[in-house]
Amino acid sequence: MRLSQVSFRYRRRERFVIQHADAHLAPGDVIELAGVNGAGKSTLLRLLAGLAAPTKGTITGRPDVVGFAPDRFPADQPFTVTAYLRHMSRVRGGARWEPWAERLTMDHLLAVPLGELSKGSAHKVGLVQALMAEPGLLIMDEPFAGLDTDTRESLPSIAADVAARGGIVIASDHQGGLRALPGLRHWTVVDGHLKESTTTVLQESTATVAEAVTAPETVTAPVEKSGAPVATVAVTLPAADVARFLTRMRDEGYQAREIEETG
Ligand SMILES: Nc1ncnc2c1ncn2[C@@H]1O[C@H](COP(=O)(O)OP(=O)(O)OP(=O)(O)O)[C@@H](O)[C@H]1O
Repeated sequence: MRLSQVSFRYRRRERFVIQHADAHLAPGDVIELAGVNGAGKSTLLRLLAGLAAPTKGTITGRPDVVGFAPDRFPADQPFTVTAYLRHMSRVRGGARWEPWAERLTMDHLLAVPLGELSKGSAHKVGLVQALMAEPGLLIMDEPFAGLDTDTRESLPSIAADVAARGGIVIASDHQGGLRALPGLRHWTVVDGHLKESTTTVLQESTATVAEAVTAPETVTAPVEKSGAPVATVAVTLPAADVARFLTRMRDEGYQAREIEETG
């Protein structure tokens, strides 16, 4: 899936909330999206989901099945949790929601009307409806907000499972809830611009390989943008030097594709 020079504004003559976003998302990617309040995270997620269309630029290669768990799940519908999930299952062609409800420990919520759910419980319902269709693209807006500890702890493994099936997972998150996942990509929206960064750990020379491995890539490598031929080079170096090497390499504008710890 690719974003090419995506810009978005809500109304003509208003400012662009997202500006010139370029990104490539590959099957199996898990992406953490950060940014201050009002930076444009939800807007970017809605663009990725196809719920809003770019004002300029294009989004191509979106997987056929998109699961979207919004930050404010509409809890004012006159259904119980079960009735709602059954309805969504029919909409999704008979998708099985029960295993997800079990995994998110929702038994005690099934008979509760949506309007009576706490924020965290409503969010779980939103997650189940997003997960049930086995999405090729799973988008979660602030999924950790208000969640109970058990569900918080199970969310990274759920994200990892979706990614292991070849799905793309992207979650806006202030709380670093997915940080434990190897290969996690980090996006930030700053002043409407999408940036990919390494973990803060990488800024420190004391970073271990395991820590470095959690942030191996950069979205907008100049070599890709220029359209010039590219080459991939494998480099072997002492594990203790990885973080410093990556920092220097990125400063030069090059892109890390893969990091593997050997021996
Ligand atoms: N429907 C809308 N119409 C007009 N402006 C909007 C709309 N939704 C969001 N905005 C504006 O777009 C900007 C980005 O909002 P967005 O909700 O995408 O940010 P965010 O990073 O998700 O913020 P938060 O963390 O507070 O949810 C904000 O200035 C917001 O006021």
